[in-house]
Amino acid sequence: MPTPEELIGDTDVFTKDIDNPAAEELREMLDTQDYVFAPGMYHALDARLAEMAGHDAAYMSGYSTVLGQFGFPDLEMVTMTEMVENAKRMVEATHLPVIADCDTGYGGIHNVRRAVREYEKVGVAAVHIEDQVTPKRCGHIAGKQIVPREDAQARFEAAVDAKQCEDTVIIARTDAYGSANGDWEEHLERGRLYADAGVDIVWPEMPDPSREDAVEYAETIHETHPDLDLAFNYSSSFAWSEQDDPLTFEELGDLGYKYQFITLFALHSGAHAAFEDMKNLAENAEQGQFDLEDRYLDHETESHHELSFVDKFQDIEMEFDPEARSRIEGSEGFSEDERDPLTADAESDD
Ligand SMILES: O=CC(=O)O
Repeated sequence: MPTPEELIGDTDVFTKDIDNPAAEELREMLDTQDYVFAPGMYHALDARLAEMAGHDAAYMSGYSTVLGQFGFPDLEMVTMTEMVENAKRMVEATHLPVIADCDTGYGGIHNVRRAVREYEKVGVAAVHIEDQVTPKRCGHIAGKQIVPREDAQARFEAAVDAKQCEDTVIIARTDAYGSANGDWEEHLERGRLYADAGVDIVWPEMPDPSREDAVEYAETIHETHPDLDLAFNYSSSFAWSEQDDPLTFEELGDLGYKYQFITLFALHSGAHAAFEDMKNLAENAEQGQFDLEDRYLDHETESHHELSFVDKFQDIEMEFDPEARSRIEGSEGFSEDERDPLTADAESDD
């Protein structure tokens, strides 16, 4: 009987060469566009809505996921498996490349490597990993701390080496500036170090919406690493609209921030809308539903049946189940003949 060593030989059995078409698409966009933008979100339907609305990509934000799916703060209380499961649902719901939050990689070197591979297996195009200690915290919650440089370097080298597809994009985030044990110089030095470790994009997390910092970081790091792509967190922790002269996406793209995102965009959009509508419903009974309908009837999001592609599922049912057609045609409800939204005349032609 062969020994385990003979069976495995030089190959790492846990690694397979896999294709990552979403990563290929993301790379193509990064190469050809001034910048790639993705709204932050936490669930499958939002990923589909982002695609309908014409976005480049969908960003599975960690904070959005832990708050939206679990009601937690962003303190690394959600496991790698739970994060990957959420990413899988988003990837399956859209054609857009999904960029996913991989926090600190969830432990030591082996955990980081496994996390990269698990995300790749569900079709995620890119992951971002940060240099905070585990458990991490949102970059804008006081008390964050970074691991020593050598540990961070090892984390990123291991992540790059673990990839099962060359195309998978690794984004290294440094939290040095604004942490309990880092500063601006460390922020820059770590960006250089992580670029040298082979990551594709460096994300310098900023403690505030300062234009000066964004400009200075990009200009300084490009002196030593002129072709390095940067990521910019147009963070939901800041009130951009209250700035006198807020940074623009275009300006950031010109500075080399090729991947830009708003962490909790969909969460704030949804939370605001849902709260206002629920309050109206609580105060005004059925009028709350009438008011909501005023907004969504005749809108792209009108029909939950259309958003969930019921007609396609009914087609499949009719292909494989000989009884399905007569059952569907002989009953009430959304059918292939009544593809129009909820407001359409319910009578079918035949
Ligand atoms: O790190 C970013 C986020 O959690 O949204």
